[in-house]
Amino acid sequence: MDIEKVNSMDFGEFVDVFGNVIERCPLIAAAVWSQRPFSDLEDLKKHFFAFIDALPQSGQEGILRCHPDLAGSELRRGTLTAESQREQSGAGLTTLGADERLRLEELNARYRARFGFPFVLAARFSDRAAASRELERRLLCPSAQELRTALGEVKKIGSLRLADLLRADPAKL
Ligand SMILES: NC(=O)N[C@H]1NC(=O)NC1=O
Repeated sequence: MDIEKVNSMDFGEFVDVFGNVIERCPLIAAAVWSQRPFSDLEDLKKHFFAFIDALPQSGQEGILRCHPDLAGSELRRGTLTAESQREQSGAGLTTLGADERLRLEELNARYRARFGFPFVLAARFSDRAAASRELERRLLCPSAQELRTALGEVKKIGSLRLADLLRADPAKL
């Protein structure tokens, strides 16, 4: 898909296509549509991220809370979004042994209790062992720093999803 195609989309089509660039936050795609035309993919990505950056902290935490846990109950129930399912599956999180799953569940619960939002990590840049290690490391970080780190991961996930949609090299996004 090229940028002319993106710019020609009506509101409904744009939200259908880009509504899950930020997990379960179609409102962001709805707001970005108003900023068209976009000069290129980089410009499109900047609008998604600028929306996130402009939110008050409550809105930024709300975005994080729209993310399902890694290897959590939604994965077991089969209610993940298609994108999240692919990402978690690619990182090996859909085939954890019982011990690994329980360990991750316990760490996820501790993280949520400490920060008030779920642990978010771009699973496609990780694997099951690295995800647990990173969770343990980030559990010890100060809250303000952790919010920034988590939003950075949301942006990495969004960049990869945009790259998929536009079949672009993620390094250029
Ligand atoms: N909690 C969390 O990080 N969830 C996600 N990460 C990712 O790559 N896809 C997700 O759904």
